[in-house]
Parts: sequence; structure tokens; C-alpha cells
Amino acid sequence: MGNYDALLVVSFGGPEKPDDVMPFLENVIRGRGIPRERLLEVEAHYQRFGGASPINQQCRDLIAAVEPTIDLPVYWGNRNWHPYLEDTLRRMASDGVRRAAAFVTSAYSSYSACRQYLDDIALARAAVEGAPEVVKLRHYFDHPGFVAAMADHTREALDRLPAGLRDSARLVFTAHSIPTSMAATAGPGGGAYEAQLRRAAALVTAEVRGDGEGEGAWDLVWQSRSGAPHIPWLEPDVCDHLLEVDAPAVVLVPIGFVSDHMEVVYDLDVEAAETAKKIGLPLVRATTAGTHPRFVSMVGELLAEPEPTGCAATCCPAPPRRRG
Ligand SMILES: CC1=C(CCC(=O)O)c2cc3nc(cc4[nH]c(cc5[nH]c(cc1n2)c(C)c5CCC(=O)O)c(CCC(=O)O)c4C)C(CCC(=O)O)=C3C
Ligand SMILES: [Fe+2]
Repeated sequence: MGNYDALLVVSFGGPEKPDDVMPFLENVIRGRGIPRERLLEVEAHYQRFGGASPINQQCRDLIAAVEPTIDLPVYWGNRNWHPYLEDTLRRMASDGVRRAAAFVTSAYSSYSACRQYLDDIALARAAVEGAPEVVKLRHYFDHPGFVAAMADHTREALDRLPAGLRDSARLVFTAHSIPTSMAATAGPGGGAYEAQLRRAAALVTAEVRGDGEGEGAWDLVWQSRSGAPHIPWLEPDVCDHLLEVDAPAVVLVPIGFVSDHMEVVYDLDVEAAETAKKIGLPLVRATTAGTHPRFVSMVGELLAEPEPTGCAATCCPAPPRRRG
């Protein structure tokens, strides 16, 4: 069992009002070679929702649900927006926290989903005198709590389809696309991001359909591609896939995320939904793990596991930085 005196929830962060949007986006893309047009497009997605991402409130909700189930104080720090990790670590230090477990709101390997959070924690610790030690909890894509929450939500989504389509509807799992070069170096042996997503999709399908190990039962596709057009990212995109899929109905399951944040409510509920409507394809979207009781209890179970040994220093290396 881990020897911790606090839980630190680490997340992506998001804007909470219109004026926050551009400074938030500048934080996200600093040095990452994202074209200006893409940035303005994404700004419009946020402004369409009043300049607020749902992600911060979703973190507050998760913390409120987890706090009563564990006997540690819970702190929260983000990569890209308030409350910033550095400010939170400063508060933890002044509260006398010595050793915290970090629960990151991302279940997978890869630079963007894992290493970048480790780097952010290290940078924030370096800036804070007396900062607590921070032990990142393990990847939980295959944890029974995460799988049960996603399976429940997939069943709920299926129930929103007309009864006659439920058995034949295709389960289409989605995750954030990443550059193929990043995918190739994810995890100790490479390829871990996609392999873990495939494993999670198979486990969820097995719970929902009784047989998920056969990959024929589901698809894994990608969403939210960013970056310059000449750099290859994981494909196919979810919208292209919907145009081709050979099924009478589709359930989108955003297995790559743990809350219904902007990439989910815009890229799936607006863009993918429009695509499906255009071609008359019945489409429903499963909610993410959010505050599902099994996802909430999973956090306590992770804290009770033997302390993770941590990632090898060489896995999930950072992509070369560009001037942003
Ligand atoms: C793997 C992965 C996850 C899952 C793991 C995890 O959850 O952490 C994730 C989550 C998220 N991504 C998010 C938002 C954005 N991601 C961007 C850009 C990028 N994402 C990337 C990857 C991922 N991203 C990559 C390789 C880039 C290119 C730039 C770079 O190399 O870093 C951009 C820039 C604009 C654009 O889209 O081009 C934005 C605004 C939000 C917040 C949503 C909200 O506000 O509600 C969340 C949770
Ligand atoms: Fe992203």
C-alpha cells in the first residue's frame, strides 16, 4: 500500500470565460507548431460554448465524489489553466504535505497522455521550495472500475437507440489522435497508446456484448486531430469513419477520455453528430467515466495498490519542440 499524505488530481485545465480562451490556447500549444488557423478554429469551438470548457467543473465534481471515499486531503492542479500545478504544490508545501499520489485524468501512455504530465509535475516541483514528492498512480485503462463505468455508459447509450438497432449497432471507440511518431514511441516498447486503447475497447465490448476479444466487434478511430497537415497523425478520423461504416447504427464511445470535456462535446456531439445526420446514420454517444461510482471507487483502489515503480525515463519521449 502506498505511503501518501495527500492525493493530487492532475488535469489538463480549460478556460472558464471568453477572455480565458486565447491565453489558455497559447499555453497548450507553446512551442508545438500548431498552425494559427487551427488555433482560431478551436477558439471558435470554445466561444460557441460561452468561452468555457466543462473540464474544470468536471474535475471539481470528481474531487467532490472521491474525497469522502478516501482518508487523504485532495488537491487539484492543472497543466494549462488555473489552478496551476505550481500554485497547488506551493499550497501543499505550506500545508505540510510531504508525499502525494498523483491521479492524472488520462488513463494511457504516450507523451501527451503521460510523460507531459510527469514533466509538468517536475517543472512545478522545481519551482516550489519544499514541494512534496509526487508519485504518479499507474495507467488505469484496464482497471475494472474504468471498464465497468464505460461499459455501463455504453449500455445506457445503446438503450437510447430504437430497440431494433441495439444488437446490430456498431461500437466505435474514439480517442485523441496523436502524431504517428508519438504513437510509435509510446510506452517502453513503443505503440503503447494504441495498444492500451485497443485493450480497453475489447474489455468494454466484452462486458457489453459478452464477447469483445474478437476485434471484429468494434472499431477504434481518432478525433481532434491538430498539428500541421503535412505531419502524419493517427487515422482514420471519426467523421471519415462514419461515412464508411457498414452498420445500421453507431454508438460512439470516447474511451480515450475520462470526462465530457470540449473535445467530446464539440468534436463528437457537434461535428460527428452532424456528419451522421447528413447521411441518415442513427448515432448515439456514450458518456465518459465522469463520476460513475465505479470510476470514483477506482481512485481509492489505486491508492491502496503497492506503489507504482514509475515510467522508465526513456519511454514516451517529448517530440522535438518548434517555435510556436
Ligand atoms: C493524447 C491527448 C489527450 C488525452 C489525454 C489527456 O486527457 O490529457 C488530450 C486531451 C485534451 N486535449 C485538450 C485540448 C487541446 N489539445 C490540443 C492539442 C493537442 N492535444 C494532443 C493530444 C491529447 N490531448 C496533441 C498531441 C495536441 C497537439 C499539440 C501538442 O503536442 O500538445 C489543443 C490545441 C488546439 C488544437 O486542438 O489544435 C487543445 C485546445 C483537452 C481540454 C478539453 C477542454 O478544454 O475541455 C484535453 C482533455
Ligand atoms: Fe489535446
